[in-house]
Amino acid sequence: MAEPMNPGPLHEEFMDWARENEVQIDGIAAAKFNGRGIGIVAKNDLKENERILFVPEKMLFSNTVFALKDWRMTKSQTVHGRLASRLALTHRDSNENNPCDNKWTMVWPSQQEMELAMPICWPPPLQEQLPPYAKSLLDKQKRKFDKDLAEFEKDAPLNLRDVFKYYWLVVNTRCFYWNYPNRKDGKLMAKRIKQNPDDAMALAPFIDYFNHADEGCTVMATEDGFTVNANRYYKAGEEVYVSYGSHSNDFLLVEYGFILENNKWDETILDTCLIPMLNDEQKDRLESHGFLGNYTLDASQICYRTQVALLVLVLPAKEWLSVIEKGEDVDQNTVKEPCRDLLSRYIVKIDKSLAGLRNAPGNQRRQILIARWRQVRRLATIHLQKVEERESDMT
Ligand SMILES: C[S@@+](CC[C@H](N)C(=O)[O-])C[C@H]1O[C@@H](n2cnc3c(N)ncnc32)[C@H](O)[C@@H]1O
Repeated sequence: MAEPMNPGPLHEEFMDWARENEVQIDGIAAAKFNGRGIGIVAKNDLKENERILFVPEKMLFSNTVFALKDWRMTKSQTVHGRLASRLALTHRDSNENNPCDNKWTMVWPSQQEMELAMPICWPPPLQEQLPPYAKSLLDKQKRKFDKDLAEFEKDAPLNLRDVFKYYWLVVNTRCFYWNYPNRKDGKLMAKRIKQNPDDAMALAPFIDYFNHADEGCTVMATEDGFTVNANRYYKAGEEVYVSYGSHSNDFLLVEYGFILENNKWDETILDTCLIPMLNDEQKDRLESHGFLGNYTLDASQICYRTQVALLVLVLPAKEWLSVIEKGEDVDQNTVKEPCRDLLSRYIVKIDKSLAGLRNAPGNQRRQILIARWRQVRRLATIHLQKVEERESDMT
């Protein structure tokens, strides 16, 4: 494990500022980690459940902090868009209008770092080389961004487009779930009742330094603010992570610009391979029973939906229906051949994508794409081997 590095004076100034504003930082500090930017390190041994951070509600940057009408924002703008708009309109503004003190904004990644890491900023030919599920997540993200940008530009100078995009990504990668938590008197805030779950977000100083792992500390929101407790014992010098959620690497890549080497939540979607193997009648049959699409593969299993779709390829309609209606397990020997066919086709596609990346531009971005495709290949290979072992067991 590489030693964490001192993050530098800007980060120390930010920590002093946070402490002066009642952010309580106990037994942890910011540190620089190779390949992960800034993260959090245990300064001393930490006990399981020990409180390591508290950020008071007054320090959060959320939708409640400013009045819409004062900030040339429309009601139809999402909370994500509003936070990004407000930051873009006060970009590097040192006066009191700036909702996030400069001591805080100065420690965020630069625009250039963001553009390098986030697929939404990559040139279209590289975006086309994302695995299909990541590509579909990116398309969804682009639609959200375009809508927020259009709202922003109704009343903002056009030359702020890039700045808006940068802050939109800052909000995307650094916000935590904030849903106007229950008040002590048991009443829900009126705002929470009206809120769309996608809009439940706030930026919080210092919590936004935590990097993600598939298991990590949880961030608890109460009406007082955010609290982070250690999820396990940490030895002094270890990186302390939080979990951003049970996310696959496709999701992490598109939403946060990185992938994990070991991710127990990782999975891949087989739709682009499996759906073309079906004829129209088989697709209709699957659709009418709610089984068309979203065929996933993780390290331990091929999901039931996939097995049902493979079964449609080999069983007559009546027998297939009987299995589905009884909710029976799919007999693995029955689907062995189509499963092998599916996985082999998938591996051919993956290898083609990997070959296409050999000459792709942009070293860092190309490396992450290659690493991601290799992970997908590993998932497919694990299952192809299992199918083949099943075959040799039978002979
Ligand atoms: C909430 S911020 C964490 C602080 C951030 N590392 C920084 O330098 O300010 C989220 C961003 O950190 C990076 N990140 C988080 N977890 C990571 C990990 N396990 N590996 C690599 N990068 C990670 C990604 O760039 C992500 O968009």
